Amino acid sequence: MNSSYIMEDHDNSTVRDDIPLETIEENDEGATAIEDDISSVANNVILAINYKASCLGLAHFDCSEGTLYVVEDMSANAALVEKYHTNWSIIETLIFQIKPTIVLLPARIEESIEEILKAKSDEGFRVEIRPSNEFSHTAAINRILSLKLGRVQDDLAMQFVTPDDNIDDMALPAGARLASKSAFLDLSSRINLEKEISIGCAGAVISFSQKLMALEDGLVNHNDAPLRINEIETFKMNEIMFVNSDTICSLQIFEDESHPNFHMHGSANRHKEGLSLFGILNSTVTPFGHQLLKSWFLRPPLSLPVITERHSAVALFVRQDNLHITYALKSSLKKIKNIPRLLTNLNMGKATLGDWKAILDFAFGCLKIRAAISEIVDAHNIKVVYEILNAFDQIALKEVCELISNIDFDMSRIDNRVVVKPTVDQELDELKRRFDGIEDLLSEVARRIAIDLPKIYSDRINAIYFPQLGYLILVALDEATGDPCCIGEDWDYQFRSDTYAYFKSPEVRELDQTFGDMYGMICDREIEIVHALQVDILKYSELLTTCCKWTAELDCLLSFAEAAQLYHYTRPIMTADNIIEIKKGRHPLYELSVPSFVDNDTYLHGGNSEEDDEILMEESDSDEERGPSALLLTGANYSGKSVYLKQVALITYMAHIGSFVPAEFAKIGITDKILTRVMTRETVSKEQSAFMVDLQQVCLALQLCTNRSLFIIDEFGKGTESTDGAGLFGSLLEYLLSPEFQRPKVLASTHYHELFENDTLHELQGLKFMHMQVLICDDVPEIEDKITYLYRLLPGRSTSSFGICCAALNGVPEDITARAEELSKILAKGEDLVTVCSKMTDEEVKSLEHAELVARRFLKEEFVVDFSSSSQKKLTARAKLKRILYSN
Ligand SMILES: Nc1ncnc2c1ncn2[C@@H]1O[C@H](COP(=O)(O)OP(=O)(O)OP(=O)(O)O)[C@@H](O)[C@H]1O
Repeated sequence: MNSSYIMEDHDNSTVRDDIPLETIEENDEGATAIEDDISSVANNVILAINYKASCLGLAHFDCSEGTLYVVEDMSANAALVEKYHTNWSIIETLIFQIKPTIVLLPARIEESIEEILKAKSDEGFRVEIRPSNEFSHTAAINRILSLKLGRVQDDLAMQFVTPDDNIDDMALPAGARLASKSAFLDLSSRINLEKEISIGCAGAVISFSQKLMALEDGLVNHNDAPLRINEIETFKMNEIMFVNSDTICSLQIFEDESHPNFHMHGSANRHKEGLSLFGILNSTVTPFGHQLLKSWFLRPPLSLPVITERHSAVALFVRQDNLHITYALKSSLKKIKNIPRLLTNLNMGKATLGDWKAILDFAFGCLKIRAAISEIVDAHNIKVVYEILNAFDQIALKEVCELISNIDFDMSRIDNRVVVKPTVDQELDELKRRFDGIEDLLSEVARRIAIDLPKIYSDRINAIYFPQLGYLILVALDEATGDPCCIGEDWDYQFRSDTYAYFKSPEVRELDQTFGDMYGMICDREIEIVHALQVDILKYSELLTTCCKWTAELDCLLSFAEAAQLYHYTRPIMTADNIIEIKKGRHPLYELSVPSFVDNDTYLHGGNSEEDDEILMEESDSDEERGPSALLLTGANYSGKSVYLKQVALITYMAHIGSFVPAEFAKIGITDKILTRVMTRETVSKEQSAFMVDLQQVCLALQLCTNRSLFIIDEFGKGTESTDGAGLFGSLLEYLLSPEFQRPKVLASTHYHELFENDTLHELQGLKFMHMQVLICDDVPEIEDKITYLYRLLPGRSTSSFGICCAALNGVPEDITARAEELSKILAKGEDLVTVCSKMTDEEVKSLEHAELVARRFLKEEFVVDFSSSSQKKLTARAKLKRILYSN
């Protein structure tokens, strides 16, 4: 006789499904292999834009990140806004830098803005027109105050609130947390809450994201939806370097320049990033690290302390005596998951077993990171180290680990639900103890029932337990009749399977009453425990979010350190001087793709603005002492001009994002914009010619250029007649170097050698000619062997582009290159190509003379045609013609 309780057999529906289930697998490193799939709301980046009275306001929120960014209104410099307004470059650039998925506009916005944005919506976002009152100040302030801002804890918040801040006078919504109030005051110290249009935009973003959340959660009242905004940050446009899509594209910063997708992260997507700057500098392992690094790339800071801080951290991590710690940190970072998403799941009671494991791994990873960081040598004053040591509260993190360790992950995987470990809860332990003894109890019940039955039935009867159904007698069915082989008195039939019938007997009813649905009780108790655990863990939300933020920053810095080590980069010196000084600079991408890369130096000194002069408090050097503000490169085709221009821009850019640079030495002055006229962008979707696009790029650059900008001009003017092109290029250089203009740093290349023939450009102050060295050998039979590229930048200018050699090198047929040489020589002699080309060759002259002779003979000949005459006569006419044509 067997007695059992059926656990293996039970239908999943009998298990309580209040706790969502997920099986998790351990990967090699013990980290959970849970997909970091971000739910649909988290996939959104919401950007609100408003434009009133020549003033542009913006706020944006990346739903997967938790930080609401308020961009300070662009009204301080009305002229600048006007400039931006003319071509909407600012909005375009912000859209490029922020990568929104939804753009909110108030219903009352200028139609032109709406139209421009709608026309651009193929760039991965949709435009939503919202009621204008969603952009109102009052509504926005209330919305901000109702946020659960986590940056400042309530008790700490008191320190932020000065006695003069009469918070109570503010129309605060009931329940506004003190932390929110202090964050609000903090915000008001940074931007003018009364006036800023951006605040209204922030309100619109909060309201809209709440609606999205409500939709996702199926809530009717969107005010009930939880908000994921836990921090507000402000930034000013003049605090970040201007890099637009042209720059990103020409410098190959992202492989997919137009849409570097913020939401793709993790190693699975890394292979998609081919040879691009991001591709080689990014070795982040955490989702937020990946995202943060992209934002560092898209919004390079201009603050000297922020940049040098990053450089100092990278320098620390590449130190030989810290390398073992750097590796340990990297390995611990692999356990760091998307904590805000996990916490949201927890908050909404949707946490899966995988989520619990991920939070445990996270807390454990943070403890390991803190331990490793504390061993780092010479880490004084390194912000990320300081913040990690301070913010990663070991006791609290251990507490989180201990709390989550109450979950029995092995059993949970087997049982397909969240199971709590023994000794965590007495009541649960008691229930489980009794439940474990059930087998003996059931055997005893079955044995007692069988006593009253004929012996042949005794081993065909059993007692079992079904979760939710309770205790049952099970009787084997007779194979012949299909009926239960016996039924006791007072037994109530319940149901049957193919082989058994199930009954309730008085004995099992008694068990039902005494022990109840034990499995259900165990599950209920475990749900209660897990719920309490959830509440306990959520108390650490702020800690975990802060840890996540710093781990992301650490991830980015370690990524830079890894690249610096791998590619032998050096630390740039950042300076307030407006210079770019590079020794033995290399192009970070080309140096990886050519067998031997030739390094080159650079020295550029942009003009000083009045402000600079005041800051420097000294007489600025004269232009001549200062060095050139513009380098003009000439040289053969294929000699490395473009690579050099981009290399200087990339080194400047890399220094600003906080990376080390490919050079032996680099001193980089803060550069507010990198503007480029390098690549002619695709014009398929625009009704514009390639030349028009080039002109627009130059126009925009001229509008935006300041003395602090770097402007790269690669062969401007080549899209039109060469004389016009040369003229345009020459006058552009003159304009950029004119005393009225503030002297941006300019690097230009050209093939318009004729521009220098009468030394006009030589006279320009601040312009220096450079050329790319090539060796020319005329005594070789093959054109392609004539030229050897040395890729060395030398002062002075080149007089030829050696385009024909380059054509031959690239496989253009000899007939064409030979003729090209002839034509080129004619042109070089200053002869008129049309006249020269109209001269006939000897052969042509001969053939023409012959034709003339034939014509004359023909005219002299008498042809009398008599149709009645014999065929003999016709033959004679034919013979005459033959003679005319063929005799000499
Ligand atoms: N410093 C360098 N060291 C080694 N190889 C280089 C270097 N610079 C350029 N090259 C090689 O030369 C090739 C051509 O360079 P680049 O496109 O810069 O020439 P260019 O002078 O701008 O040509 P064009 O005038 O025809 O546009 C590159 O693709 C690269 O392979």
